[in-house]
Amino acid sequence: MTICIVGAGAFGTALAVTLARATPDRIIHLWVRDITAETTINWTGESPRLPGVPLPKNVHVTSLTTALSDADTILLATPAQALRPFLDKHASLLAGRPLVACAKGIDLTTLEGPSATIAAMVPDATPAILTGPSFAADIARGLPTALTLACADDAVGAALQEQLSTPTLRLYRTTDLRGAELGGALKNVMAIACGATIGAGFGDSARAALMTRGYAEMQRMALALGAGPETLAGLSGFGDLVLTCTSDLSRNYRFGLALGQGRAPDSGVTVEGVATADAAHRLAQKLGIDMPITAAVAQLARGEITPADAMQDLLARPLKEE
Ligand SMILES: NC(=O)C1=CN([C@@H]2O[C@H](COP(=O)(O)OP(=O)(O)OC[C@H]3O[C@@H](n4cnc5c(N)ncnc54)[C@H](OP(=O)(O)O)[C@@H]3O)[C@@H](O)[C@H]2O)C=CC1
Ligand SMILES: O=C(CO)COP(=O)(O)O
Repeated sequence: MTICIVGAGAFGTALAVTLARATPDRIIHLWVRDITAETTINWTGESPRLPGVPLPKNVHVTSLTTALSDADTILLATPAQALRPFLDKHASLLAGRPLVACAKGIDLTTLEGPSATIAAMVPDATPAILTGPSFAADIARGLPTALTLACADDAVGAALQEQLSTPTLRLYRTTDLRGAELGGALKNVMAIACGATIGAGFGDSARAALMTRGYAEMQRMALALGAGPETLAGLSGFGDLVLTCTSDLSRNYRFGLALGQGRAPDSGVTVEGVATADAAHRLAQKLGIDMPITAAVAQLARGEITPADAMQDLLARPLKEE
């Protein structure tokens, strides 16, 4: 079984490292989009997006498209908004195989998640999702981690679960693609809200309220889109919400923290929740779903309101049943 990981960012590199360590006699292909990136990583022996993590010898960094066409399984570890352009460009090389999306987000143009994007762009591939609570640095350090592998075809899902689990990375399986990907996408929006709350000095009680009411929003949207009710309670939803809303290691949380503190956020890092807040807000309006925290984060990220305004608006909403 040949595995190719697309994108030598933090997550793609961490996955390559853990898979390569687990199977030292097998080459793991790490695909980058240009020769400059290939040369840089091969020269330094590490990805600039995951500094300090030397690549094992059996990670093969390449920009050759034969790595895509020859792979049995392809993991797509680009940011969510880059997934559709990548598939559009390379669809003919990717047909007929499991395509495992690792991105957490909703496409701004189509308002679809990664699994529907794969189905639309490469119709005869088998879409799967790898998601859940895990920082790339933790995976790369070999710290214990548990993720969700979602695939509508349970036999393919079981094979992927075997293939992608390592001694430190334990995969659980579900057939609920929609629920798994929505949990991963929407928790980033809530992490921005929580970061802003802590940054603005509103306190841990306010964060707990946002996490809980944010979870209610996540469930509302996931159920409206056909997800199973139990999926959001698992690693891909609740698990990742807890991690991302409480850790300084999260880029989404740190983005919110900066906004809350009145600082400019770091512009050089991937913050999926910004685009996803916008996409989820528009999707909620289209479907008639009440998602006030998501709406507030969309406005906050666009600089239209302050964290204090956002909190005031949330507190002033009509009282209701839980
Ligand atoms: N980092 C983490 O801890 C985790 C991240 N994820 C998810 O994984 C996804 C990727 O995140 P992460 O790895 O951290 O992001 P990074 O910003 O670290 O890396 C993104 C990578 O994608 C590459 N890329 C961008 N566009 C394309 C394209 N069109 N074709 C090929 N490659 C492309 C970039 O290449 P270039 O350098 O050339 O721009 C870069 O190497 C996100 O959706 C994130 O939410 C999930 C779990 C954990
Ligand atoms: O998805 C993640 C943890 O599960 C990584 O979170 P950030 O993208 O916010 O860093």
